[in-house]
Amino acid sequence: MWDGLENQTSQHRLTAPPVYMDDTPEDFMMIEHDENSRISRWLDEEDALLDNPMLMTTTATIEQEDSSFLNSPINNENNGGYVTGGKNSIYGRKALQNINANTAQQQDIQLQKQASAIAKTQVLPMLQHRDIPSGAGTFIEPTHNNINLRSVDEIPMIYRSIFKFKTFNLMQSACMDIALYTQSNFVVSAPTGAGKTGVLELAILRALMDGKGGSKIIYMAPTKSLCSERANDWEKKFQSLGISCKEFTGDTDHTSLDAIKKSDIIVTTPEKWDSMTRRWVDYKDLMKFITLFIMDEVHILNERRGAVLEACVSRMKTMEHAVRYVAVSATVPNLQDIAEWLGGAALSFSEDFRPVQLERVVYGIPFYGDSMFSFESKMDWKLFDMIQKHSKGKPVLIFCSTRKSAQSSCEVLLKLMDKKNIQSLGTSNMTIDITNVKDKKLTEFLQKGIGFHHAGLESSDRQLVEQLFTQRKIRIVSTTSTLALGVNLPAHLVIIKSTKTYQNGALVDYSDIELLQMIGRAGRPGLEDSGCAVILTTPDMEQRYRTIMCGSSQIESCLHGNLVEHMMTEICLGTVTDIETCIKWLQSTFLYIRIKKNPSRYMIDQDATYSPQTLTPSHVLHGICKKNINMLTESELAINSETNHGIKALKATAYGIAMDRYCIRLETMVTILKSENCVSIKDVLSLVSLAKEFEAMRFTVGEKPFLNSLQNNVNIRFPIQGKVATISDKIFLVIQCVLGDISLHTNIMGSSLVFSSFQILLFASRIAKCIIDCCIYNQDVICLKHTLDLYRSIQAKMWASSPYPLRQIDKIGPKMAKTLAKAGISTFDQLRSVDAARIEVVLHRNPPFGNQIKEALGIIPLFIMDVQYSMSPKQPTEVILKISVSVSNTKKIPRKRYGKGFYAQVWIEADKTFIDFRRTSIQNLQERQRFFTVRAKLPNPSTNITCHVQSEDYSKVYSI
Ligand SMILES: Nc1ncnc2c1ncn2[C@@H]1O[C@H](COP(=O)(O)OP(=O)(O)OP(=O)(O)O)[C@@H](O)[C@H]1O
Repeated sequence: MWDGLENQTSQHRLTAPPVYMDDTPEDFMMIEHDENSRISRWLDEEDALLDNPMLMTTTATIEQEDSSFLNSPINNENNGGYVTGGKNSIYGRKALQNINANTAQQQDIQLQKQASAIAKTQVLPMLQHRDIPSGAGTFIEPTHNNINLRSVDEIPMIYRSIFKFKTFNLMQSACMDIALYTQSNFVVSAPTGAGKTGVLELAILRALMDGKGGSKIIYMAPTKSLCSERANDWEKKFQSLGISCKEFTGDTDHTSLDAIKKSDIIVTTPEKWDSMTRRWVDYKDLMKFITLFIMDEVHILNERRGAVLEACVSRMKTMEHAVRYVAVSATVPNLQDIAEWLGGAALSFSEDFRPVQLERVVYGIPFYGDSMFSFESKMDWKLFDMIQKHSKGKPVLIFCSTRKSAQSSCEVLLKLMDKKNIQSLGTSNMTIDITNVKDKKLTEFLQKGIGFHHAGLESSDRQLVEQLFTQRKIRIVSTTSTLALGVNLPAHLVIIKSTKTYQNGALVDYSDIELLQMIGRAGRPGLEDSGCAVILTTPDMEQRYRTIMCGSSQIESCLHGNLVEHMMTEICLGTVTDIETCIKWLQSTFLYIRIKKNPSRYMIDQDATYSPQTLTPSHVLHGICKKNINMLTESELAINSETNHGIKALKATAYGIAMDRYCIRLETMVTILKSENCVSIKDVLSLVSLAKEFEAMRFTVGEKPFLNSLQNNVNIRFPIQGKVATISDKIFLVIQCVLGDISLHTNIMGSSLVFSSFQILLFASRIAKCIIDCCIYNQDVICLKHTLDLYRSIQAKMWASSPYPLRQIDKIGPKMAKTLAKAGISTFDQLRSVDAARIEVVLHRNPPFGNQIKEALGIIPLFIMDVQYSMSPKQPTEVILKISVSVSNTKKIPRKRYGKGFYAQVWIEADKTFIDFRRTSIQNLQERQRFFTVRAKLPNPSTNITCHVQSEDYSKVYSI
């Protein structure tokens, strides 16, 4: 069945004109065909979701590419090389190199004035490099008595404004030589609050002073919030020097991409940078300007997400030009391994360098219940005692796993306060203005000196809680991880109420980094003179958290967990072409450093030939490479093909390219490639639901009964057989709920399934895109058609064949769409043909509502397609199609909405035989008419050819 489109299809029957049409020059080829792969290259890959398979258990980062950024060659010769801030930018000037460090003070003052006026200066002071022992393998463990405090006056005056203090502290002073006077790579570990940012800033100054035309600095931090915090700070600090700093993460507003590509310091996440460097062959021009690469919180190497960091740094290391690598880390025992990986020195600072001493306590509390929620409820009753015991009457932050739990802490605290006759925990002589508080419960709590904070509160309420806590008007704030970053709060005591958290429908332990960030909120320098962190957990986990708290857990690599996927990327990039190059690539990874220390941990399948005594790193490396390459070739994702020189080399197949492009797990690819008979949208949906990407999802309380209750729901098009048992059953039904407008919110589950559904849909759309590429390669037009329908349904969040397509317009909800349909207005064309007043009458709304709807309708593409055809007189089955496509919208269609692009797909079939598929942005079509020519061989001369142009994002927006 060709549901959704078949009934509207008007087919062009080719009763061929006798003339064989000449080829006229193409105006625009909408798509490139990759000769080697036969796969249609999607012209705009802007929205290729390049989130990583290894991130699929985290909420953190679904990143979107923007090819306009990637495609714009930054090294513009006409520009005199890429120099931010124009040709006068202080940063880009070669003149920087030759200036003496002892520039007179007056000259400095003059320079600073000029710099403040956004870099109009020609000359900048320089500091000479010094010969300081800092090579690879150097391990420095400073103690207080061998460090001399260094003054900020040591650096050229123009740069001093970056530092808001006069003297570098002991840790910073100890790092100053290597950071400022050398170009060496290094990694620093120091306790939280020790002032590591200052060390990074010294390294940035070195890069600025050495700056050759257009060099760039990349700062990478593991989370978007850390990136925002850093970018905000550096934007302000460096502005007066004419140095621009911009954030480039999944949250980046696409309108600011131009500014980002011009900025000197780019603040990014591993995932975003990975998506960029996956195509570094294409974007060499940008890459070659990078001179300094900074990694904050590099200890995330230990986590699943660390594999992304490792993969992209190792990839950067394969580039030809020199980049300085600088990293900061929490305390780890094997810092030297990180230094070895980066090819630099390790500087390890003990707890003595903590500016504010921190007491750390872990309580293992016996618990016999069955869920984390009941553990947290039990802990609520322990909070009061913990606060009495550890807070010294000072401010307290309580970290909770859910919003509900954050609120319940306050409720229990209030009960205990009432019982103990305590009026308020706040500062009694300060008044709190609660008149504008939106949340009723919060109002009640604030009056008692306590509050809660989470993303579900109105932002004004959140700000008020932060403000009252900072002013010490309330003493206790119970919060989700929203307050683990960013805001510098004066907490003395931090309590982590439970060590588990809820992510994407799964209950998981806090990662080390999340935990350290929460702990790091206690005793912030300048706000408190001491701190205490308390972790409440179960006895079986007690030791683990003690180890994390005192920084004694070894950092291991996580790359091997997804190595095969990363290897696929390297094969696509051409870095890996055989076992030897694969070994070479692996030797540039942190994984290799750890394999050398701990080979048995990384041997994927223990080879019986080797005992732990005889197992060498080279055996492990060889074993890993062989196994992974075999997996890829056996799955037809890579092949050993002969090069021009007659040498065999590994090459990605079209399937491998699709796997890499959409970051698909190997197991998912194997399932897709093995699937046969995908002949309906239901089949495609089942295939998507089986994806390995969903493996971390779990059933939470109330989900199974809810999903089982849907069996008879008329809006579930494809009920499952029997009871819901597997995660794929859950995915299969949740997607249908979203597309069928079934609420996922219930009293028992709350909104947890609603949140999971966002993630499920993101993964599903990415997997569907991969299936589309595979169908094009296989020329499987039936599966292609149904996958396109499913993909579009997911984008539109409604079935592609829904009778209420108007729901896709802003301001029109499901109810209004039904009301309009009842009044005979159910298609976009019908809505276009009625006037604003009629819309208002039908929907019982007042002006200007009708005009607002008309306005919103303006961005729905209105396609115009023209097809001319000719047939070869000699070969009656050969046809030439000349196709032109444009949109007739007069309103400017935005490039993106809610981070989602607008695209058109053009595809051609002949009696269900695949002929062609292309894709381009709607904006391209709006600029002008685009056309292309297709030559096709038909099964027989009377075959019907159907040309489709359709929106990729909206249902029922097409022309045939
Ligand atoms: N030399 C200094 N003199 C005075 N204050 C300083 C100095 N260096 C840093 N600080 C202040 O100390 C605080 C902590 O610094 P910073 O954020 O760099 O620490 P950190 O080591 O990165 O800690 P975390 O790991 O918790 O982020 C900041 O408020 C910073 O302004």
